[in-house]
Amino acid sequence: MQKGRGRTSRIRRRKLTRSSESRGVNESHKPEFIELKKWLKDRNFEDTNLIPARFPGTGRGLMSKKPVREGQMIISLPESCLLTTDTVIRSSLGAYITKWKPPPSPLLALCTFLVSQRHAGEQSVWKPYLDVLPKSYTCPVCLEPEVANLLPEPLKTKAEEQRTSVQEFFASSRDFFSSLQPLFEEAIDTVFSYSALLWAWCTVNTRAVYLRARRRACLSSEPDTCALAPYLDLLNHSPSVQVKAAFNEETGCYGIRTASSCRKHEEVFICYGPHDNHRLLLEYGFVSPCNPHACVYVSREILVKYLPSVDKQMNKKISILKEHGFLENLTFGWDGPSWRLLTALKLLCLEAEKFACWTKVLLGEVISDTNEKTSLNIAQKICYYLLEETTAALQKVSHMKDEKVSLINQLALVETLWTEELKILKAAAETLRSLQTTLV
Ligand SMILES: C[S@@+](CC[C@H](N)C(=O)[O-])C[C@H]1O[C@@H](n2cnc3c(N)ncnc32)[C@H](O)[C@@H]1O
Repeated sequence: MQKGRGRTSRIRRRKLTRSSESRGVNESHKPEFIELKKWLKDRNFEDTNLIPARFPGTGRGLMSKKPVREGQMIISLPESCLLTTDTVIRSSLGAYITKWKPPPSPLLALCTFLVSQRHAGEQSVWKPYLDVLPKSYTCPVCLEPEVANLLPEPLKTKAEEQRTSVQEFFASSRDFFSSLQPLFEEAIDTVFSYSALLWAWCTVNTRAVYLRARRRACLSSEPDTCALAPYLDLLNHSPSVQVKAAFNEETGCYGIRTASSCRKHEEVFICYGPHDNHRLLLEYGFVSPCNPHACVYVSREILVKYLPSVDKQMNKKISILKEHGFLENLTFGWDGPSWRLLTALKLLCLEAEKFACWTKVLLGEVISDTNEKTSLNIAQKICYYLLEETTAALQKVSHMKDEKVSLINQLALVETLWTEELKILKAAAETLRSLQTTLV
């Protein structure tokens, strides 16, 4: 047999290609990671089998040195390594927080600590952690307005809300920041600038783990559930793994146990939650290709776009949908229109003489063949319309990439989101085509 033509070598070649595509480049030799490891070791962190690496698809993350078994604890971080509101209260900021009325929120306490520690530079005991934190973020609040403007609805609206909320957070915190002036030589406005607070806000929002702290009188009553977990927060997200994360009171460690195995030298993932791509972009600043939870949202305007123009019951139908929460979260997914979208369409297409059956429609009962066919037909028209819109949006992004080279990274992110939406709509259109042939 000729060398390299057999089944074994084919399998070997396939494995090699697969692993070289996803293989990370080890970054554990980088000075910032050596320092971070030392810092963690001083706080009783026991080294894991995970090393920092850069991966082609996901960027910086953690790679396994050895195979990871199902059910294995992948990382366990002693409490002394965690940055919580306790850490903040114990610091020099504590006295100022305790004095300030109304009490600052737990989020403000964490952000203030991050900004002041970053400002302290070499003097900060948290320096090794701060040095590995991203310098900038890609959550919508950080996107240039002209890039954010290219986001699909309703993400664009949420992005605007996020920007307003961070701006208000900054505006409402300025008096508190002023009270900290005695701690700094520089003018407080230069230390606690909008960009410094934005960086801290994104750090907490994209990296914190969920850890409930006891209520403290010196902080406001908003939930105190965020903790920063150095090193552990290098783990990237995959929608297809399952993990259990919890603080163990006995060991005094915050640990992550995985339910998914992983081969040696592969990226180890955790799951941030069953989030669609809009939520991943909004909260974490990235998009997950082939995300099973990804979907394309259908706005109210598009929902009614292809309905018969004369329907005396239309206003009543819309009110029923509104009352029962059927005008929100109407989507197309990889397997076609969602149940909610189809149900809303079935109600909107309901024949005049069948109107009395509207409750049955909302409960998922089949009313008539005509109703089934018409609603599928409209779903298909909406799907084709969205396919055209998505293609146009992609062209717009592509033109802008040529014109605004400085925004290329932000535009690439938006492009990935639209590309995923295009894939979903194509899959949904295919499903609708086959559903219609079965109904004929
Ligand atoms: C908890 S951190 C994970 C470590 C991060 N990659 C780093 O270099 O510090 C979360 C951030 O990682 C990035 N991220 C996580 N999962 C990702 C993925 N599957 N693909 C691309 N970026 C991802 C996003 O920027 C997200 O805000």
